[in-house]
Amino acid sequence: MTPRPRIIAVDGPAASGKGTLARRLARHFGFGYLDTGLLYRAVGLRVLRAGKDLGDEAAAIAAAGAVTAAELADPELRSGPTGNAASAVAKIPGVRQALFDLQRRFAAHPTDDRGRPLLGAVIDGRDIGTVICPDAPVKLFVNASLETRAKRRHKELLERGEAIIYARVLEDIERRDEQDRSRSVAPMAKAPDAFEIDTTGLDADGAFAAALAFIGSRLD
Ligand SMILES: Nc1ncnc2c1ncn2[C@@H]1O[C@H](COP(=O)(O)OP(=O)(O)OP(=O)(O)O)[C@@H](O)[C@H]1O
Ligand SMILES: Nc1ccn([C@@H]2O[C@H](COP(=O)(O)O)[C@@H](O)[C@H]2O)c(=O)n1
Repeated sequence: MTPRPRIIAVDGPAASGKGTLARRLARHFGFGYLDTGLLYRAVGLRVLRAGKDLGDEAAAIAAAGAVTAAELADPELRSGPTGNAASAVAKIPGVRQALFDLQRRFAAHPTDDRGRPLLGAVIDGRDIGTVICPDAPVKLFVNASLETRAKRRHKELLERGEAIIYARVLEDIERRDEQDRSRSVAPMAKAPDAFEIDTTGLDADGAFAAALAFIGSRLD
């Protein structure tokens, strides 16, 4: 019998460092990695590019049904406006439903970027430990203060060439946090059995060490 894939679920708010940590854990364990935020960003970007309103549920659901793995490499997905668009479409239940199977399939049959099967997966997002993989043996909730997250994201966007002021980034993140926390379907939440890592005073190495110490033998 094929063993069940070993799953590390990583949740947390925007720019908390969960993607940085999740990618490093995936490399360390030789697991597949899925950034589920990119799926919502791809839906938001499709809606924007089609010239539709982000509140147009039918357009957003159709976009979610059409998302392909190939488009997740589009650098525009990482832009500030796309992040805001992602949060707007992520509250539409039909969008979440349309992306659910894809995420569950990856968790059940993780692969590398060439489609070769792997023994485990690291999946990051907002509802991985609570909705997508509630039975994951390892759940992490990565957090950091609002100001720390806004500073990190501001630096990242400036490096991407976006002309944006710090106050605007802070405002966007605060609004996105609130929207993600308060939506009626699959709100961002720390699963009761998740281990919280506050990266406010931790660099990437410190966050990785804290995660490894928690994981211990939980994946054996
Ligand atoms: N522990 C850390 N200390 C300092 N900077 C960090 C740390 N972790 C990540 N960063 C930096 O902060 C920025 C955001 O990190 P990352 O993309 O991992 O966050 P995220 O939670 O995945 O964000 P999002 O959900 O919006 O994609 C990046 O520029 C990254 O290099
Ligand atoms: N599992 C998830 C992942 C993401 N979202 C929504 O997408 C937005 C963008 O996510 P990033 O991780 O790339 O910042 C985010 O603000 C959420 O609205 C989600 O709902 N569920």
